Order: sequence, then C-alpha cells, then structure tokens
Amino acid sequence: MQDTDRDLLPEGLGDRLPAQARAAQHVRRVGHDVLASHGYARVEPPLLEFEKSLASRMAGVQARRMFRFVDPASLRLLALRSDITAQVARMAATSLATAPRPLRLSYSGPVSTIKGDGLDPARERLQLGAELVGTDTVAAAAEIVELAIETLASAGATGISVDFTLPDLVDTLSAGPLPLDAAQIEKVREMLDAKDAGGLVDVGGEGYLPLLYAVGPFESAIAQLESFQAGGALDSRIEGLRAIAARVGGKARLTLDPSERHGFEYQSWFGFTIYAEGISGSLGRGGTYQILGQAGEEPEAATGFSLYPDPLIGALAATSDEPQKLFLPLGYDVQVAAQQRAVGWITLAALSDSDDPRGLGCSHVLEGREAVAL
Ligand SMILES: N[C@@H](Cc1c[nH]c[nH+]1)C(=O)O
Repeated sequence: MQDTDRDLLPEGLGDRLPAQARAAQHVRRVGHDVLASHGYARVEPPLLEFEKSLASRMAGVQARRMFRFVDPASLRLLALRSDITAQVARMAATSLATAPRPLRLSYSGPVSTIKGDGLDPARERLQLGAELVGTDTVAAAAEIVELAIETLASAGATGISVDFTLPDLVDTLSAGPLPLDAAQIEKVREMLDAKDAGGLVDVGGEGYLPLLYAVGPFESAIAQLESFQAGGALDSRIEGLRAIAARVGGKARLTLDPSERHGFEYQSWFGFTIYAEGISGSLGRGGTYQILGQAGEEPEAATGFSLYPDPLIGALAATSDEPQKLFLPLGYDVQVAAQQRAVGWITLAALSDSDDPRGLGCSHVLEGREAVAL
C-alpha cells in the first residue's frame, strides 16, 4: 500500500526553505544584537517542560492551548512551550531568584500551540523577546516599548505602530466605580471586544459605553478616556500611559484601544500590540505582569515584550536577494579561497568537473587569486 501521507506536514506546520531560514536567522541575529546592546542577557530554556511549571507562573495562562503528553520517563505531564515568557519567569523565580534586580533577560526560539490564532493557521511560530523582571513601573514599560520598536525596526520593519491597552481595565472598573456581578463581567468584556454599544447596554454595561469611544490615535483617545469620570480609578493608568507615550511618541505611531484584550492572557495594568506597515496582523505584544512564586510568597512584578516575526520573515524572504557566491574550480588554491572568505565571500567548491557554477547560483568564479564576475 502506498503511504501518500508520508511527506505531508500536519496542518499549521511548515519548513523554512533556505530563503526563509536566512531571513529568520537575520531577524534573530539583529534582534539579539539590539537586546544585548541594551543589557539584556540571553537565556535558552528547553522546548518542553512540566505542564505545571509552564501554566502556573502567571495567572491566566491557558494550558489547553499547549501540546501536552505524558513523559515516558517521569510519567508526569509535559507540555511544549507556547510562550517563552513563562519559562523566563520560572528562571527568574528559581535559578535567578537572587540575581540583582531589575533583571534583564532576552530569548528567542520556536513556540507552538495546538490551534492557530484567528485567521492565522500557524501552529509553530518564532518568538523573540525580552523581559525586565523586578519592576512594572512607567519607566520599565517605556523601556520595553522602546526596545520592542528598536528590535522590530532593526529587523527591517518600517512604519511601526503601537496600540496601547489597559488589560485589567474591566476588572479595575468593576471592582470600583462601575460594579458588575461575576456573570456580567464576561458579557461586558465580550461586548467591548465586539465594540457593540447596543449589546453593552443590554448586558447592563451602559456605564462602560465611553470606553468604546476612547479608541484611535493616542492623543484624542486618551482625552476621551480622561473625560470619562471613573471616580479617579483610572487616574494613575492615564498618567502612566501619557508618560510612556511621551517617551516613545517620536519612534512609532501610537494608538489606544483601552479595552483590547486579544492575546493578553496575564498582563496587568499596561499592554501593547505592535504592527508594521505592509504586514497584516500584529507582530508582537507585551506589557506588565506578575510572576507568581511559591504559596505564601509575594508575586514579583515584571514587564516585557514578545515579537512573533514570522510574517516579517516571509516578507523579507520574498524581497531579499540570495547572497553572491564565488565558485572555486577544481584544484583551487586553498589559501586564496580562505582569504576570499575572510573578506566576506561565500565560496562554493567544485567537487567534480561537471559542477556548473551558474547552475549552482554563483555570481563569480575564482581565477588565480581574483574573483571574476561570471
Ligand atoms: N509573552 C507575551 C507577551 C509578553 C511578554 N512579556 C509580557 N508580555 C505574549 O506572547 O503574549
């Protein structure tokens, strides 16, 4: 019987062929250069670990999105990581618990989920980011937003925009000036997500209506949010957003959508989503959060961002040319070839006289000591 499925990959998984792999490598390299230059030390957590440790560091992490299976060795439940931030949080709370704060860490690597996100069917993505552990102040948030912009720009993104949000907004308002009962909270959130004014009134959330208008370019949206009398409950958040915006304003276009929560599983008072021109969908997000310790221990504040640059990698791969290559004919001088590599050439050495330099994508051929254009 023929095994027709043998060479198919499961839905949402794919290979990176050379052009894509080169673009991905470029994005990771320049991204890590930026992060390292700002003092973020790179860490490399494993691909999989105990489900419990991935799912319990931050309130709100959804274990059901992860590939999970029983470890034949320990007979315990393992999960493939879906978000490296949770692993970095674990390191910060354990092996790096006594490292000086604020602790700056960076990371990159593949993450996977059992289902794609919205219209994007991908079940494996590259994640690249940084976490600033020990603080969730305005200064920390501004550093993280600036760093996200710089990292994305260095990777080749242009026309960057950042959409701010207040992930715990409904919790804050419903615990204070605009009380809701437990069942209503989820409904109000859904209506805010759907930007459905009529629906919001129907579920008893009329007090939340002004939030639907505090959306759009940052200055006008924050003015709307300010004019929304929430008994002072939002004052410190508005002040914080203004301070962050003042710091990053010149570097990206800023918008505000205070009740946006798509993708924000555990962020607390501040969150943001980052976009670039010509790339559909977002390229990453970040914000403030709390890392949970052992029972009885105080949680630790942190701020960070994660980029998911696959769409940018796709665009770069489609537009970037293959690097030029220098063909080394049979019997070439090994020393000369090494010198050519030292000055930046990629060399491709003939293995037999039937090797065809043009067919193999070479632009030049070594003649004596010279690289001669083909
Ligand atoms: N890891 C989060 C983003 C983030 C990093 N740090 C804080 N938030 C995400 O992918 O949604």
